[in-house]
Amino acid sequence: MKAFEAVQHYFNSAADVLGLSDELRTLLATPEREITVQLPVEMDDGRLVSLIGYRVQHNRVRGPMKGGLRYHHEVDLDEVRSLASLMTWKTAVVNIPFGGAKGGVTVDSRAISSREKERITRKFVDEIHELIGPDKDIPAPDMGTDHEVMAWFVNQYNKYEGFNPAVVTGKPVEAYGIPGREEATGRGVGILTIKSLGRLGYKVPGATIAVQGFGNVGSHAAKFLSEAECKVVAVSDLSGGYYNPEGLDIMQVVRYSREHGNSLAGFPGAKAITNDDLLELDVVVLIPAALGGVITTENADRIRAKLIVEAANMPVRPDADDLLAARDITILPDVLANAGGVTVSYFEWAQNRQFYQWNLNRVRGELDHMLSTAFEQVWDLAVEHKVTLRTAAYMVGIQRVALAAKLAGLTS
Ligand SMILES: NC(=O)c1ccc[n+]([C@@H]2O[C@H](COP(=O)([O-])OP(=O)(O)OC[C@H]3O[C@@H](n4cnc5c(N)ncnc54)[C@H](O)[C@@H]3O)[C@@H](O)[C@H]2O)c1
Repeated sequence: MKAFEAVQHYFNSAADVLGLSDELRTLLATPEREITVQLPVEMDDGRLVSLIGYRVQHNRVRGPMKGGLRYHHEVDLDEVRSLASLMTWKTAVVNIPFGGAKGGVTVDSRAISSREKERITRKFVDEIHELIGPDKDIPAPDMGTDHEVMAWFVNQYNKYEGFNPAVVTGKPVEAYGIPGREEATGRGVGILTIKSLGRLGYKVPGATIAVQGFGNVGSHAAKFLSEAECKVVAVSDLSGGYYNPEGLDIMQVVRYSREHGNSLAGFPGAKAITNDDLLELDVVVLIPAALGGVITTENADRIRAKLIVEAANMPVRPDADDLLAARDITILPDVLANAGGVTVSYFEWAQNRQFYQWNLNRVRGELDHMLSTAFEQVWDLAVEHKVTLRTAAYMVGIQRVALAAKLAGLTS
């Protein structure tokens, strides 16, 4: 099943419970606009290479479209389309006034220099600046892009459209960014893991946790949860997994990673395991925070966690989702679990429109409030309709987008 088909599968499961008409399904599922652009870029050695960039604008009925910009060698139109539609449901689940979009350039971000990355970014803006903007479509960082890329993006956009930092979020704090954006997704994962443990009747102190991926999201989630006295027993990154049944000292892991070029390779004080082993550990909570598609029909039977919190986008394949549900393993779905990032992006956009800098306490307080509200709504709906949390989350999102489409006169 390809990526967009997978999102459609979840969309249709929720649409069935809601009894949505075929006409409305087609309206809500179809992207509004798909842009493919050619990016001829000069590399440092003088070669001219022609890259392909995408921006899919899925739905704008609830507000300007919002979604990251990914630089990765596996980026293609289907992946961008799936992630754009996921953003429509995610922004609606947490009830921020945005639609959904996503962008990407097919390039290996680790194989290009910083100057090459800058030229790719500026060329991409050259091609799409008329189609984006603070009231139209607001990109943000994703895999392979960061606050530096966003600063180049704004600078290039301003040359065409005039000064307007609200055109992207995830900017450096010193250049119209917001404090707390970097930690936001991982912090949100932590907040919602604790709430889920409470609803499932587990004690938070001592709850065992395994985290796959120790980048931005995984490291901040692990830090938040260890500060809440959970026992983080395993972490991993591209170099492999590190397991200590007594619990890892997460600040030591963070320091080690920082001092070793963002790699955990050779981390002492823990048993080396594989990324596959980590997924199958006997823990209360499993947090996949690296890649999509890591839990499949191949390994679903061997998953021993009681709760899976989807920090990454689509880490569980749809057919594995059914197997896990049949085994009563609770999944907190990506559209809710990792929505902390886009929520603080919304605060950044609002801050830019007000030209008033928010402080960290305000960001954290409002993030907690918005995620907690969404969590309670989704959990209660799941209980009421006896459906999974994923179906309930899609139901919340779809209902909000459908109502907005109706009020706008787009459907009867
Ligand atoms: N950053 C955000 O705000 C945000 C928001 C929503 C969703 N997400 C999703 O969360 C996931 C992680 O994002 P991030 O921002 O932390 O990325 P990142 O690049 O900062 O970190 C990714 C981590 O995963 C590890 N990794 C990469 N390939 C791996 C593999 N094959 N096996 C195991 N580990 C591997 C890397 O070593 C790194 O530790 C992605 O799926 C992303 O789409 C991120």
